[in-house]
Amino acid sequence: MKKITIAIDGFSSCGKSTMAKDLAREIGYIYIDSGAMYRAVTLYSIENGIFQNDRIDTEKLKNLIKDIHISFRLNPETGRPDTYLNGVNVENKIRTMEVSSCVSPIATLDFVREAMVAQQQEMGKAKGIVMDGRDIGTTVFPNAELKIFVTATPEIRAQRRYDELKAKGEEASFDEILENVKQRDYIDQNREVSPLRKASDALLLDNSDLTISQQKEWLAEQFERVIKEKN
Ligand SMILES: Nc1ncnc2c1ncn2[C@@H]1O[C@H](COP(=O)(O)OP(=O)(O)O)[C@@H](O)[C@H]1O
Ligand SMILES: Nc1ccn([C@@H]2O[C@H](COP(=O)(O)OP(=O)(O)O)[C@@H](O)[C@H]2O)c(=O)n1
Repeated sequence: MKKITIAIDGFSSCGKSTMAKDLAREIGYIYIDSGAMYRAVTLYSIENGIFQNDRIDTEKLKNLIKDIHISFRLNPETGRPDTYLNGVNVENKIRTMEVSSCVSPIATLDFVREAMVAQQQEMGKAKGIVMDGRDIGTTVFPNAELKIFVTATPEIRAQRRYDELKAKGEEASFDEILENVKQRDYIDQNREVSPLRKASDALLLDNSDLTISQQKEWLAEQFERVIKEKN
């Protein structure tokens, strides 16, 4: 059976990675969380004094970007891939509010995007991949056979992220999360390089009123339909 490329884009915290991971596991495809890569570059920037007092030392980051190696390894306990930054597992560290509040400015930088997109395209060159992010269907894999664009209201998305952080036992403020979600959406949609856009051939999914299992079922149906057409 011929494998395809699946691109899942959309607004922050709406459930893209949840549905992408589940589908990939069921159909035996590789799953790549492209947002985790931008988060890892952000963590590196915070830890190495590149992002300080709301300022980014872009020259320093430009010089160091070649030293930032991001990879994914399956976590046997969760059955999902963890993110590694220069060989260290940073899966939990990249999900903090501190990283969330710095990541979108880092993701506007053209040289950062160039480096990430090149790695993402390399990871997907054999197809059989589900990748989620902001520019997967528009820039990374413009020829993906299945493209989905996910959205939900900002309040619902903030609530989902709030519940997730609380469940992990982390301090979280709903208002702070809502503000962060809105701010990232704004920066992501208005940056110059590869802004967040629905690709013209992407299917729109508003999952505000869908459960995790309903959206999973919907995505599986889309995959079945496309794979039948391609084989
Ligand atoms: N349809 C849904 N209903 C309720 N919660 C959801 C739904 N989809 C995802 N979630 C939860 O919302 C949170 C954010 O989902 P995630 O997949 O990380 O979003 P994204 O990748 O778009 O940022 C997670 O805790 C996830 O379990
Ligand atoms: N392909 C991508 C993926 C993420 N990003 C950036 O990285 C940030 C974090 O992505 P993410 O997917 O982890 O965000 P969440 O929706 O999971 O909170 C986004 O807000 C974007 O600024 C991007 O620019 N391009």
